[in-house]
Amino acid sequence: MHDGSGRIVVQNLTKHFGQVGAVQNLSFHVEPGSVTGFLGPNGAGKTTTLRMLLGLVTPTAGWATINGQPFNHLGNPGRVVGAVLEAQGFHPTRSARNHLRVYAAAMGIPDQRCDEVLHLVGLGEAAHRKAGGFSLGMKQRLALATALLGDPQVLVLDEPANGLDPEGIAWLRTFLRSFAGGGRTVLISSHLLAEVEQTIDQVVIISRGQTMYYGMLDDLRKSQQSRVIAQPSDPNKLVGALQEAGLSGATPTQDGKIAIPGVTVQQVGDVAAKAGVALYGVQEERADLEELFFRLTSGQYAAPQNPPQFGQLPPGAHGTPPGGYAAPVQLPQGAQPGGWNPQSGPVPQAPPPPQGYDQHQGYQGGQGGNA
Ligand SMILES: Nc1ncnc2c1ncn2[C@@H]1O[C@H](COP(=O)(O)OP(=O)(O)OP(=O)(O)O)[C@@H](O)[C@H]1O
Repeated sequence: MHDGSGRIVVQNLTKHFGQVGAVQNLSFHVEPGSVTGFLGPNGAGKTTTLRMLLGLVTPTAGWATINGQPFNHLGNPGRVVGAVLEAQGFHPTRSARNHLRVYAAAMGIPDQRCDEVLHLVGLGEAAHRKAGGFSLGMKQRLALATALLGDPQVLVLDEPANGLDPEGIAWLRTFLRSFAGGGRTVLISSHLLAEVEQTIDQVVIISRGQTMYYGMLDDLRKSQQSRVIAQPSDPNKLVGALQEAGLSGATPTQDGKIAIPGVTVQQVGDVAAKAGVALYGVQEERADLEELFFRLTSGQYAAPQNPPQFGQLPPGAHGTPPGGYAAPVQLPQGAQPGGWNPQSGPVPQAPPPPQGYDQHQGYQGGQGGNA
């Protein structure tokens, strides 16, 4: 029925709604044992991609599989994939426990599992309360409980932190990390990097339906070249000494200090000491990850004809581009998610579409029932 891998593969996925190119040639893998963040600003195409992954929208081109199968071929999908696209749709007068019982019955799951998942998401005490009176954060938790009913191997969550307070976000982080730590697969979307930064290992950043970065979050972090800001007694003398030491690129800052890219505090201190220049202050500065995310995805509404290239980053940006950031689809240097070889070109070798798949008519025939 499926290969049991818990792997998500999205390959050249494309969706047009009339003139709107919602998703354009998107490719990425999500491996078990990791949490992948699917990030982009409002309207970037995140939900459309997740809906295609979950068989709710037919792609214009490309395909997506879970466990090696299109969602609609996954026999009893609720036992493979737990998905939350919207934390809505609860019957307002039905208690949390009864809401879950309806789904459990449909999936052939014993009632006892309902209380288990309510405890898992921290709603044990609210089991008897009506869902209509729940806060947004509680609804998120109840939606997650519903997704967990079938003890799935894969979790797909659209904006799961939406509506959660800081404590709720911290709880979600711990929960998802431990879920993935047990060898399961987690794909979560968000329009805020800061919200999921501490939760995710891998990241797919999209803007206007196209990949802007795909790789490990750590690689994105490391790719931002740091600079050292120094306040010397004699700036000219220090800049000269740095040049002599082969450390070029120093520029004055607006407040009378100098900024030296790609060096360590120790290197600057050593050069200054040797040159007899006093340092009244020296510190390393690294571009903020959120700022880089903003730069990668800005222009969504300014609508340039082509996605931004690094050379077009706004002035003042001192971070260097991550190796893989070259839109539309290119892997970051050193990032090899899903066995992709970053040296092999911008788009990974496309495996053949899953059996029974017709690009224009969707999935035809094949085994397994629909959800
Ligand atoms: N059913 C639809 N019909 C027409 N256009 C659609 C439809 N669904 C989505 N779109 C358009 O596709 C684009 C991507 O929308 P999508 O909801 O996937 O983005 P998103 O990244 O999930 O945004 P958000 O963070 O705001 O939820 C948007 O321009 C949206 O207006």
